[in-house]
Amino acid sequence: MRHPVSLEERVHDGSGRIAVGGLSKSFGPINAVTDLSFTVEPGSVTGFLGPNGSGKTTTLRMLLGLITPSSGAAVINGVPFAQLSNPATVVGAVLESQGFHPGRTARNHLRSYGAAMNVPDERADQVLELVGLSGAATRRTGGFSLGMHQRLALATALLGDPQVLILDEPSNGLDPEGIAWLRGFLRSFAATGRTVLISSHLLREMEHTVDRVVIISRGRCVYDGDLEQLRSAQRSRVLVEASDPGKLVESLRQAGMDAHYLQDGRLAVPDTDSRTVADLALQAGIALYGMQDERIDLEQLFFQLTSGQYTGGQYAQGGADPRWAAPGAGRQDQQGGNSGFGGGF
Ligand SMILES: Nc1ncnc2c1ncn2[C@@H]1O[C@H](COP(=O)(O)OP(=O)(O)OP(=O)(O)O)[C@@H](O)[C@H]1O
Repeated sequence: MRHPVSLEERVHDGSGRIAVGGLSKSFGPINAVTDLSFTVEPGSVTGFLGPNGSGKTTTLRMLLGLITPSSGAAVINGVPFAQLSNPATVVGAVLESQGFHPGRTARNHLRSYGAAMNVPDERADQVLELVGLSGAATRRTGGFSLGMHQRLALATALLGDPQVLILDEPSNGLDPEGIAWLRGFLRSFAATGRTVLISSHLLREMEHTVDRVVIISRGRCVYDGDLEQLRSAQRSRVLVEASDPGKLVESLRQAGMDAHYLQDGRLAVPDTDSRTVADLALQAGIALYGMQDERIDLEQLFFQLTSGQYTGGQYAQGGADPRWAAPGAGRQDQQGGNSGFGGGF
């Protein structure tokens, strides 16, 4: 489903909605982002996911007016970032690790940024508390850990009490406790009806934080929808070696199940478990020499969608079973554009 940025969406709507329509950006011969369309709704945490180099930062930079799109548009509250009348109160952003003056304390850093936005000095202490850095208010940032830098960057983004939060790989440098804290923070931020867009190359790290995901691969959207829907696409199958595979296929089909041959002569039976297959084989008088349950999880699905190969099972490695190995799964979908789930099952 495509979401071109229509004229109506360009009206300054105040909703905190992000809309990206037909967005493309080339750097010379490199197509970093191609015809990308998606929306990010208020009240939810949306994960913007893709492998390194897939175009996430380029997209966020276009959204924040830092680079100009080659074509298409990205709007927040219905207008391009540059046209927001008071951008700091609408959007807070953290892009990659930003530098801080090492000799300045956390509080003074925030006060100087706040002054530029006409934010009162007290706001510095409020945001320090929000990100759990109150105890480090008077410490110089030069002695901060990477995780503390991340928290201070987030505090800076929160100075204007923005409606929309855009974070590029915010969990880099955070320890597990920091990641859990960030998760809680972002979920409660979104629960107040505000918008969160958060990029990552790791679905696993994001899966308990986000409600919706936009997955990109080589600059194109390969999935845009609910995480739950993506989860429901997780598949399982049984690999079985039978004395009479042809007869087993027949029995399975009579029971309403599908089966196909692997190159080594085994059968792959999707969406079932080994017990069901064993019972059927027994009824049909077919001896079984081996069985293996396989399950493709969310991470493997993500890998597959982003043009990786499913490597969870040895038989997928060599492309022996095209429905699972599906090296072009992401690519096929890329050609079709943003079409919801397009995995290669
Ligand atoms: N200023 C630039 N000049 C030339 N090429 C660029 C520039 N910025 C990005 N690219 C290229 O565009 C592609 C997308 O890069 P981008 O940084 O947007 O990806 P990403 O998904 O954010 O990756 P990462 O997680 O590694 O930052 C890459 O091939 C990158 O080398």
